[in-house]
Amino acid sequence: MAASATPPSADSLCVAVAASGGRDSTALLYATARAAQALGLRVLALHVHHGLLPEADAWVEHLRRQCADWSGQGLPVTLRWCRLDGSPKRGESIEAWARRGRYAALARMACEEEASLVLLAHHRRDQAETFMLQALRGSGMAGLAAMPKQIVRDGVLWARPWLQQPSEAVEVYVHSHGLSFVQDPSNDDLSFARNRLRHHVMPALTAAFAHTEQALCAAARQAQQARECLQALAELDLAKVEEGSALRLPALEMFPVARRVNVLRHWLGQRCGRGPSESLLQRLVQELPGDSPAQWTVGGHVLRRYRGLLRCEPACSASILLNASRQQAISVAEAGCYHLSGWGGSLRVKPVAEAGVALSRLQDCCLRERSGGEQFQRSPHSIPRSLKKQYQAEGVPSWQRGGPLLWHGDALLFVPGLGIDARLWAPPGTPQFALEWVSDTAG
Ligand SMILES: Nc1ncnc2c1ncn2[C@@H]1O[C@H](COP(=O)(O)OP(=O)(O)OP(=O)(O)O)[C@@H](O)[C@H]1O
Repeated sequence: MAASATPPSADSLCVAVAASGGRDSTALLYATARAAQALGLRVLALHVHHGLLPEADAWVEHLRRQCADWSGQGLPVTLRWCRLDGSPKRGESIEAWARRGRYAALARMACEEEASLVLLAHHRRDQAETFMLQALRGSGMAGLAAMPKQIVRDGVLWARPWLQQPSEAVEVYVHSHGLSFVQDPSNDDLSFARNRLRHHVMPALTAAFAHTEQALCAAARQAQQARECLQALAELDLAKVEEGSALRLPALEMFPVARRVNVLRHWLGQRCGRGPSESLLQRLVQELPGDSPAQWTVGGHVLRRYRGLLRCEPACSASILLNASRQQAISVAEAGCYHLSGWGGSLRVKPVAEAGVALSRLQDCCLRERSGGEQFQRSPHSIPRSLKKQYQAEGVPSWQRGGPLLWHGDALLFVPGLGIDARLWAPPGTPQFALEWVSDTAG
C-alpha cells in the first residue's frame, strides 16, 4: 500500500470508526487507517465503555495499546473513549439504555473532534439477523428495513461500509493481517434474543437454505424502499386531511383502511416521537369514526376526538392540571407574562382599548379549578349562562375546560378560552388589560 508523502496534520480531514475492540470493528479500524494513510486523512477510533462488565477496562487498555502500536507503524490513528454513567430509565432494558447511551456518546465525541463521518462495522450477517429479529417481533416496514447503509443523525453521517460483506470475509481479513481483538462474553449469553438467533436459528436456516443471509438482506433492502414509498404517500395524504396540528376525521375516513392506517402511523410517529403499536392502530381504525368526544392514550400522549377533529397532545397537560393546587392567590401589577408552573401554563396580560379589565382588579385575584355551577357573561348585551353552555357555544374542546379560572373576590373574572366576564369589563376610555391563558403544552 502506498503511504502518503506527508503525515496528516491536526487539520487533516478526520474519519471516525466506532470501535468496540471486537473482531469486526478492529478489522474496519485497521482497514480505514490504511486507506486514510494513503489519502492523508486522520482516523479517530471512538470507544464507549458502558460500565457494565468487569472486562471493559481491559478493552480500553487493549485499544489504547493497539492504536499506539499502529500509530508507531505510521498509521494515522488515535483513540478517544468515554465511560457512560447513569442507568436505564424505568421500563428500559439495559441493552436499549446501552445502545442509546453509546450512540449519543459516539455522536458527541465525533462532533467535538470535528469528524462528521462515523463508520460502523456491521456486516451482512448482522443485517440478516436484524431483519429476522424484527420479523419475529411482528414489525412493519420500518423495522424490516433493518439497518440503513448510511444515515445522517445528530449532526453525524453514520455509514456501514461492510453491510453487504459476509462475516467470513472479515474473518479472513483479520487472520491475514494478524489482528488481535477482544472477546465480549455477553455474545454467548443466550438470554439475549440476538444470541439465540445467531447460535441456534441461523446455522439451522443456512444449512437448510444456503442463501439465507443474502435473501434476508435482499428482503431488508426491499422493505427500505417500501418504507420510503409509504412515507411519501403518507405526506401526500396528510396534506389533504391536516388542519393545523389536528386531523379532519371525515376527510381521513374517505381513505381506504390501509391508507388511513398509514397516515395515522406517520402522523402519530411525528407527534409522539415513535410509531404507535399495530394493535393501537387497528383499534383506532375501528373506534375513530363517531361524533361524540372521545380520547385514547398513546404512550405519553393523549389522542382526542372533538367536533370532527383529532388532536394529539402530551399527556402531562392533563396531569399537570389535576395535580395543580386547587387555589392560588395572585397579584398582577403590570402587563407581562406570568408563568404559573403548578397550573401548567402562563397568564398573559396586555393592554387593550376595550373589553379589558382594570389593573386594580388584577392585584387581588385567585386562581381556582373549575368546580361546577360557575356562571359567565360573554358580552354586556347577553345574559350570564353556565360555563358548560358558554363552552359549547364557543366550541371550546372538553379537555381545555379544566380551568384554571381567575376570580376577583366572589366574581368570576376570567375563563381560558372564553375571556373576561363582561360584568367586570372596565369602562370604555379607561386603562384596561386583556388576559390570555397559554398552556405549557400549546404549539
Ligand atoms: N462499545 C463500543 N464502542 C464503540 N463502538 C461500538 C461499541 N460497541 C459496538 N460498537 C460499534 O457498533 C458495531 C456493532 O456492534 P455489535 O455490538 O454488533 O458488535 P461487537 O460484537 O461489539 O463488536 P464487533 O462488531 O467489533 O465485532 C460495532 O461493530 C462497532 O462499530
